[in-house]
Amino acid sequence: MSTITATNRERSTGALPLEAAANDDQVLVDVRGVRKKFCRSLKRSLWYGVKDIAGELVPASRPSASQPHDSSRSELRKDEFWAVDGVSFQLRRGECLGLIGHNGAGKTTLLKMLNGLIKPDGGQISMRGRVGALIALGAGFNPILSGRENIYVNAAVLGLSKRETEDKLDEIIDFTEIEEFIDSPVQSYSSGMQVRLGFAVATALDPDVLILDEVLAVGDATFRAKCFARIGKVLDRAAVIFVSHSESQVQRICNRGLFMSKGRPEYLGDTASALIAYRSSRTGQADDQRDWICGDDVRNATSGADKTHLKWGDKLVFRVNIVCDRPISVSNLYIQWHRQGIAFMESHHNVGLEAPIELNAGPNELLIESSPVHLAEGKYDVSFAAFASKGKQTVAHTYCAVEIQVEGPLGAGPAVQSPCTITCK
Ligand SMILES: Nc1ncnc2c1ncn2[C@@H]1O[C@H](COP(=O)(O)OP(=O)(O)OP(=O)(O)O)[C@@H](O)[C@H]1O
Repeated sequence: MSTITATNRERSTGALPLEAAANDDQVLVDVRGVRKKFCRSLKRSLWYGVKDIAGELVPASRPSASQPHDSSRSELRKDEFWAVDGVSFQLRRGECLGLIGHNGAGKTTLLKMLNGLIKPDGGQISMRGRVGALIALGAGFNPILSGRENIYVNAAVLGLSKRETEDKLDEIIDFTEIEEFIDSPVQSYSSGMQVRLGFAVATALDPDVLILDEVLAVGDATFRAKCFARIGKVLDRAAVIFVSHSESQVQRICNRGLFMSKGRPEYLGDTASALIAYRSSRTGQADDQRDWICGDDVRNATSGADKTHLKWGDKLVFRVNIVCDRPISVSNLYIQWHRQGIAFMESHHNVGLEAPIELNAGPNELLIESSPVHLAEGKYDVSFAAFASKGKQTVAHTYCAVEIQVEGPLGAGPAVQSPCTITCK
């Protein structure tokens, strides 16, 4: 386990109590009272930097108690502010933490500390095992080296031998789908290509901890769907920390949420509640639409092979968990089928024709069954949405949540569109 320790004493968050001591093997990330300060003035920041380094190198130049100015002090000097202030959490194997917050909340700074790119000014970080990270576009790549060379360099940094890297090389290049450019310098790659390479490398090298910062915002819908499937696989053996401004993405893959505001951890708990806290803070008051989607279990409910593989004429059955903060009547349900990012078939449950679905305050489980699916053979991504107030209010929405393999009698080819109804049990 690697440990990044700040120079000052550990500090509890105050807002959120520390979890139980991390002596269990499954804890891969243990973060305790981590803080990081920055300076708004570049000139001053350089001056503070020189003073701090001098203070560390030459004990005699360390300020005395009457001149308290070492960088790890909890007091802020002129123009300094806490970019991250007292964050604590633990992550176990199989857990995915969604890090949410407004611009400048300190999410990226926290990830950079977790990845060892910058040193905390307070608190302690312990990471167990291999850390795969995709924090900024192009970060970790040498722009003048080719994609292939960068794969070798990254793998070596993560401790893989040349042989191990060669074993994974084809899989990584296949995943990127940019084989024809793999020997071109990375500086000539588009942002989408850089994300493809970065994501493929970070996830293919068997990380124990995977750190992803806002990366899935770049890249097309088909690639995003592929990334989600890959994250699902990584989660079987790793802990994932995922930063995104997309609530549906966070909802889709995270089972825990940390809402940060101005560097402070405002809420740590289940994803749904963290998103509610985030939403409420955005409007400055409780969101009157916050009985929208709160949690979904589509990924888990369809992980069985019988459900992710459909034969021609099979029904799609899946389970959605929606947590509401008050009772609500769902008026419309949609299942949308996508192929290569294009939505082409929708299934409806329309309350105009059928009874509304009454959801209670708290967790609700819907078992949704489509009519028989008549689609050509191929892979499809399925999205789900539930609306109230005749479609005016979104209760639940999850984009490309499940990948379904349809074994059709027609072979690969254009999909056969057929109207489809949903029944809810
Ligand atoms: N190297 C730096 N020097 C000074 N200030 C910095 C530095 N890096 C980040 N900051 C500041 O720290 C604060 C937190 O930045 P950070 O990038 O962590 O926020 P974020 O939550 O990731 O934001 P976003 O959602 O916009 O990506 C911001 O006010 C930012 O301006």
